[in-house]
Amino acid sequence: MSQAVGFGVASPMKLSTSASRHMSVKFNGLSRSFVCVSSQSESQDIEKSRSLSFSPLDNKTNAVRSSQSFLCNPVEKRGAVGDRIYAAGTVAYDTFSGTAAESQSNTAEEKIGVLLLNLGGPDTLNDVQPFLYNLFADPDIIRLPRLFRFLQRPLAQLISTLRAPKSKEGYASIGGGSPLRKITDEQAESLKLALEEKEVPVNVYVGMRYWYPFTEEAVEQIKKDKITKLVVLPLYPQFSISTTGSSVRVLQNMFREDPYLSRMPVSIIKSWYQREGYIQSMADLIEKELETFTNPDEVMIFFSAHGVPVSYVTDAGDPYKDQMEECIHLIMQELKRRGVANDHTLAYQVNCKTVFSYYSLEIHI
Ligand SMILES: C=CC1=C(C)c2cc3[nH]c(cc4nc(cc5[nH]c(cc1n2)c(C)c5CCC(=O)O)C(CCC(=O)O)=C4C)c(C)c3C=C
Ligand SMILES: [Fe+2]
Repeated sequence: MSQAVGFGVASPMKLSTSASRHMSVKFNGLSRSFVCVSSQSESQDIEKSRSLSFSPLDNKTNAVRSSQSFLCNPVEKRGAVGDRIYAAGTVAYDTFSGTAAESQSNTAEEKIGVLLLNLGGPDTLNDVQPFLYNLFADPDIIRLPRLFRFLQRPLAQLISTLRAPKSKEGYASIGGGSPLRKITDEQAESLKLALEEKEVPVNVYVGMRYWYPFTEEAVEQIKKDKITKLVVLPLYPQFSISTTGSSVRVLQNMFREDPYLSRMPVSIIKSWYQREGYIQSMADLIEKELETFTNPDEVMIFFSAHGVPVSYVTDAGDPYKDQMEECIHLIMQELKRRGVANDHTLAYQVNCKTVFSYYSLEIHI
């Protein structure tokens, strides 16, 4: 059976992990129940002439080691569920300058840092327009042809001003600001404790791309703390140019220019949507949510993903769409293994539809 069901969940309250909720939708006069699962991912710099990209030096671990050119191979190999990306002590490090042999990793006192990357969000309604300005001023979000690059900031000013009222409405409806900072801080604390329990003491930092605490602030703190090795963990399960790609470009620029940072061994975890723990926890969430329905078997599972411009995928090879669909396949496979055989569907949310052509609805019923 194949149907097109049209509703998007364009709430700004997307969490790095994911969230689920119920809804009932009338379709063709029939009322259907849904479990709505929001996943989050990202995109990457589309501009082919630019040198941002990743070289998956270690496909098995899926950790990206930085290289001088920082080239990204968008079509990465993916491990099966259950593959270990890395275990404590086996992280593959390199430096942004490519001089790992001389790096400070040989110092007697090793200090490991973990840098969590996220998008950031406005803390108050007054922050909405400047937050949107930062977002639209990012060439990984709005990509202008080289000749029109000088228009990036004026355009960001214009779009952020036009978009702010609608955006404010959304943030007002979830309490007057983004919950992302609080959630990310809690994740940082939990990660620190979990690693301490495994006798891997680390400092955990949070670096946001478009709002406080900015990635630049986190990097300054990393320097002050004299960290000797760094693991970069983007809190986006799937890789995209506009999310992990953009944040890593910021890091690349900072690290390249700084004598201390350019020699620091760094390991970047490019994506983790296929990790066993993630798939299991998504399946746990869905199972738990299904149990709250009177007739769980009749419920459709609705996956809602962020949209990315079509050109990111078709021209720049953004792996986001493929990774998202593989991720959902793995979650459904896990649910089936547990005896849950519900129908499911996937839709991509559309942000600022007038600016880009986005992947929109994709229905698999
Ligand atoms: C216009 C271009 C945008 C692209 C491309 C885009 C990709 C993208 N975004 C996320 C995750 C999040 N985006 C969030 C907010 C947000 N994103 C855009 C625009 C694009 N996103 C806007 C204009 C906004 C602001 C809210 C709004 O006005 O709709 C958030 C929420 C942050 C928060 O406040 O908590 C997240 C999360 C992904 C994963 C992605 C590409 C895959
Ligand atoms: Fe977004």
